[in-house]
Amino acid sequence: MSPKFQVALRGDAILTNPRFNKGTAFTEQERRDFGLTGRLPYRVNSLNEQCQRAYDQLNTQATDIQKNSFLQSMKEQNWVLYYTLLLRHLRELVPIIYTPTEAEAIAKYSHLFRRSEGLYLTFANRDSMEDDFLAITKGKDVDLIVSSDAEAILGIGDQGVGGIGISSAKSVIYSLIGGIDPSKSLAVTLDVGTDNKDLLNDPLYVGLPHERIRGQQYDEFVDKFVQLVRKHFPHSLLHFEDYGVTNAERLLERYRDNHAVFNDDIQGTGAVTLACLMAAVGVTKSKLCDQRIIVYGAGSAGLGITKQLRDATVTADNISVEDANSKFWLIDKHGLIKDSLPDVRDDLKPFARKDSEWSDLQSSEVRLLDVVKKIKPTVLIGTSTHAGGFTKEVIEAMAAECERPIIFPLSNPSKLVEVHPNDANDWTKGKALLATGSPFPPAKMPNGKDYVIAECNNALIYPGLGFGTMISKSKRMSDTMIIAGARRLASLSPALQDPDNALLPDFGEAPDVNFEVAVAVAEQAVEEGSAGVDWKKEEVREKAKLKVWVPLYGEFVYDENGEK
Ligand SMILES: NC(=O)c1ccc[n+]([C@@H]2O[C@H](COP(=O)([O-])OP(=O)(O)OC[C@H]3O[C@@H](n4cnc5c(N)ncnc54)[C@H](O)[C@@H]3O)[C@@H](O)[C@H]2O)c1
Ligand SMILES: O=C(O)C[C@H](O)C(=O)O
Ligand SMILES: [Mn+2]
Repeated sequence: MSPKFQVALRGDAILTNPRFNKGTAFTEQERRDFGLTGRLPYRVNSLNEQCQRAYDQLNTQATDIQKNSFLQSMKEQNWVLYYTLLLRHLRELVPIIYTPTEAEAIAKYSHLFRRSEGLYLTFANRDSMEDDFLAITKGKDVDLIVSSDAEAILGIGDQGVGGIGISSAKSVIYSLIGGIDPSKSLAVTLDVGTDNKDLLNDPLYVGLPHERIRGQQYDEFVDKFVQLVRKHFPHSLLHFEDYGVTNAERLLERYRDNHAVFNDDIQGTGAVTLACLMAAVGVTKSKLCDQRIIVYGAGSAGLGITKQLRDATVTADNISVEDANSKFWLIDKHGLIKDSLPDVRDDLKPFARKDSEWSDLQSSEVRLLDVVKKIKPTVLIGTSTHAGGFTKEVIEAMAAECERPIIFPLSNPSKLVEVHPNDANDWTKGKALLATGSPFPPAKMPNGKDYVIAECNNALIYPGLGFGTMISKSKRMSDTMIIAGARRLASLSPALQDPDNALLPDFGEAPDVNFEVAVAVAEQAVEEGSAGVDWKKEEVREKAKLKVWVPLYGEFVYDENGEK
């Protein structure tokens, strides 16, 4: 049975509203009631027919970026059709609307621009921030706000106002995969200028043409935004995406005790990587505390992963934090993070290695290959944006000392991957347990079988973490809620059935997988007392089912007091 809605929009107003527009699927009765008879061609189409037509049209687009633009305009026209089409072709179309193609769309934002979307909060207009915020949100029931200041978009750096594209794409994924009603989410860009010279020199650049605002002025601007969110939508989830490394962790720590805030690059990436590693150590029949882990690229994602793996090791294997810290070797642009390295960020210091361990080396900078040779890692994770950083020499050196090397080159988009999974597979003679951040085709094992490359992208978990937090009306997303989500994801790993299978479920199953994650998160929230709902743990699954948004045409009745 389709849901019934009282709607207060007529004529062009309903046809141009993507939430209510059904295009040729408006019934004869609705056409009469909403003043559409002369505004639509005669035949009434089913959603199936509309999907078929839209898919045919999509396939006339020659390139992925053209497909991305086509789908963007479809989203502006008709949400039910847009989301249904995406769901029916999930594996094929997620890479078009998300990583990797969205990276290109963001980089070309000012040139591809057709229509505004979401909320642009610009530093130059800071005095009218509350009015600008309310102009878009007033009267709306906003449960989710996805924000980006675009300083570190995927691996492509500062993209200024184009950052609205990542906030939008992440919001779409929340609805597509996480079951969140798109009318209850808001994509926001905080345009504080850009240090990207190409954008500043581009006469068509549509963002604030000013270098990035930093320091106290930046903090005040972000704080003004966060306080508006807290004031007007105290129960919402506030998602931070692709903030720069000097701000991401700081902002998360500043706000996470007072509001349900979530940093995807730190926490989402940490959680999905933890799940993937749990699956891998299941295959190698070892424990988390048995691993020697190199994290290459000690930025937001690298440190988020390190802390998540460290915390899980402490809990799962009952060892001290110091012991768990000693399992990690972090490498950044100037080599291994060690005590004598100048300007090491405070948050990296607990993981800095002792200089005395490396005194036998000539150079003061300790490179990846040196570390691999000396420590004989079992796990190699890439979050560096350094394409090809895991060279043949590095991978072979690792494989020489490790029966099943666990190698996760996670940098996005695809072209920035630290090692192509085919190469990692070949250079380890099919022994490596692999996962990447963007989708890749399967590699060939020496026995001729396909080895499916797990997509270790935070999108496999963040929609569930968010949905679980939202439906349980939790005032914060605790570390224990995140670990519960990661454990549930790990328990769904196909490699548990057969070690030659992928480490994580296929992205095509992402909606079901994220539902399971959400249930685990909400159960944990109920159990630990973080939840704002009065549910019993056993009821969570049934309650959660009722909250999932699915793209369906409702039955509309005109009512001047109805929704608009
Ligand atoms: N798979 C996922 O779900 C996922 C999630 C988040 C981020 N990522 C990817 O991880 C990468 C990093 O993202 P981030 O948000 O942490 O960015 P970031 O800018 O915070 O971190 C990148 C770090 O890598 C370091 N680096 C750069 N070149 C290096 C080199 N040659 N050797 C070693 N270190 C080097 C930088 O100094 C920086 O500290 C991006 O490509 C991003 O797309 C993937
Ligand atoms: O956006 C993605 O694809 C994952 C991640 O958040 C990233 O920044 O790369
Ligand atoms: Mn990101």
